[in-house]
Amino acid sequence: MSGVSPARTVHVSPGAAHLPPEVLALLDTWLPEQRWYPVPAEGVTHEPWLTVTFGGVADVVVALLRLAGPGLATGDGALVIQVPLVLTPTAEPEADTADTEAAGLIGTVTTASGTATVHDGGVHPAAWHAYFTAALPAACEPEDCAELRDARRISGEQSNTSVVLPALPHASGRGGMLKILRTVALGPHPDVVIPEALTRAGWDGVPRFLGAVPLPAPPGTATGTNAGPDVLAHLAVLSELVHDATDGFELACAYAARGEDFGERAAELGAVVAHLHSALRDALGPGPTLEAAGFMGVLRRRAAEAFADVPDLAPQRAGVTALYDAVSARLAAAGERAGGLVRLQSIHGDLHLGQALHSPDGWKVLDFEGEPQRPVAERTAPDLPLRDVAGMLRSLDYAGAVGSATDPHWVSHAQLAFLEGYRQGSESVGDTLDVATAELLLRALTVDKALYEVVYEFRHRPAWMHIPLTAVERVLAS
Ligand SMILES: Nc1ncnc2c1ncn2[C@@H]1O[C@H](COP(=O)(O)OP(=O)(O)O)[C@@H](O)[C@H]1O
Ligand SMILES: O=P(O)(O)O[C@H]1O[C@H](CO)[C@@H](O[C@H]2O[C@H](CO)[C@@H](O)[C@H](O)[C@H]2O)[C@H](O)[C@H]1O
Repeated sequence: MSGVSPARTVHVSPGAAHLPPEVLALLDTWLPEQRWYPVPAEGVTHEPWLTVTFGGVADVVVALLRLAGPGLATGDGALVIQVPLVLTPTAEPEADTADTEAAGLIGTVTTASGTATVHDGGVHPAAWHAYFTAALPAACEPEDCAELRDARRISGEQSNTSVVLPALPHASGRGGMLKILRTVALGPHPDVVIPEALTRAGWDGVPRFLGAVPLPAPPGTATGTNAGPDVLAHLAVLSELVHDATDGFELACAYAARGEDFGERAAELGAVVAHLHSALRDALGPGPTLEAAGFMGVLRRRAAEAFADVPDLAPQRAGVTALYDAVSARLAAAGERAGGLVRLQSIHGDLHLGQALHSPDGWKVLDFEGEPQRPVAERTAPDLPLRDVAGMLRSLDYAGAVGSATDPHWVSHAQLAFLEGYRQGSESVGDTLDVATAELLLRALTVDKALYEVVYEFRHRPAWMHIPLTAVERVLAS
């Protein structure tokens, strides 16, 4: 794209600037119904924190709202959601119908300055255009924009809002994926920092990073973050579209449903995850040495939270405590023997089959924001690569259950093949754990992940809660 305008500027104002109270009132009822809304809505209120607009774009306004309510952090630690809106002046209020709802109509408001329709920017081309032209220099305006041809939002169980831009040109071809981050955290966003670092290092196991939309600090504030000069956070990320790709979870479920062995695909994926871990270590450097007491403290705290949230977990409490006690003792002994344990490093953090795309160029790994239900500081902290291994083992179990595999060995075979692929693809870095300690830790991390999943299913898909619940029981019994 030569001879085009520079990337669009992003402006930020404090509070609810540009947003009349009538619009905020509409959002109060609409937001809790959205799939990406991050917490149970009961008792939660939405406090305008910042408002974002884009240079030269009159109708797109992005509300950044802090969630306030029982059990939620406040101040700089507050959970912030990003709500892009398209406000269009109109003569007549638009009727709410199934069609208008599908087109993203949130409602119509009448204020002192007139009547306007309020559309969800997540499904609106005017907002998509504003975002991608803030990430990349653009060639055209939304009305005649060739880059927007055939653009569509991905539907489904997403924590964020992703938009396919099949016609977007870039250095190595055509097609982009715009991801509007629904939860905005202060500081550099891992879904920007990690793909950017891996792309810069030339690793091709991630979709190539094309650009990002930063949130500038409001005038007169110090950023206090490392996201770059005057950048408070990230709002969106643009990457290359992986063509002819199949979602890894759908692929594995289809294999399970057909009773077809997934071993070869799982082994390839295991090798890619091993290469991902070396690429992350090379690109971002090694982290500190594992500190066993702190590490196990986090596992125990997460388990306590899961038990508090989901009463059905109560019978597993003693087993989880016993397993974690065994791991603590083992880590203490291993640390004494080896004079220190393994080094932590940057990892994926929420790895499952749905975060891997199978394409003609092999597996591509997506979505580096970590577990959406975890505090940001925890999600981005250096961690054990085994956590990602545990995530994939759990996901293969889900695929067997959702794909109704009739072969009782379908899951264990795929899991063993994944582990073997991972082992073969791993580079020795000198400071590895002994096999028995690594196996015990992997069991603990698998339980930790399954407990997270029980809470996730309890909140979002209660009909699937039995999948991780059974897994907790099974791993503890093994
Ligand atoms: N670069 C890409 N090329 C093709 N498809 C992609 C790309 N990035 C994401 N996807 C698809 O979009 C879905 C959602 O992306 P993801 O980053 O996992 O979002 P979320 O955080 O909302 O789950 C993925 O499961 C995948 O199917
Ligand atoms: O992809 P996200 O970052 O939104 O991750 C969240 O949602 C996932 C489900 O969409 C959830 O994954 C769980 O269900 C998957 C099947 O749908 C399964 O393959 C995973 O193993 C299981 O963890 C993920 O935990 C959650 O963070």
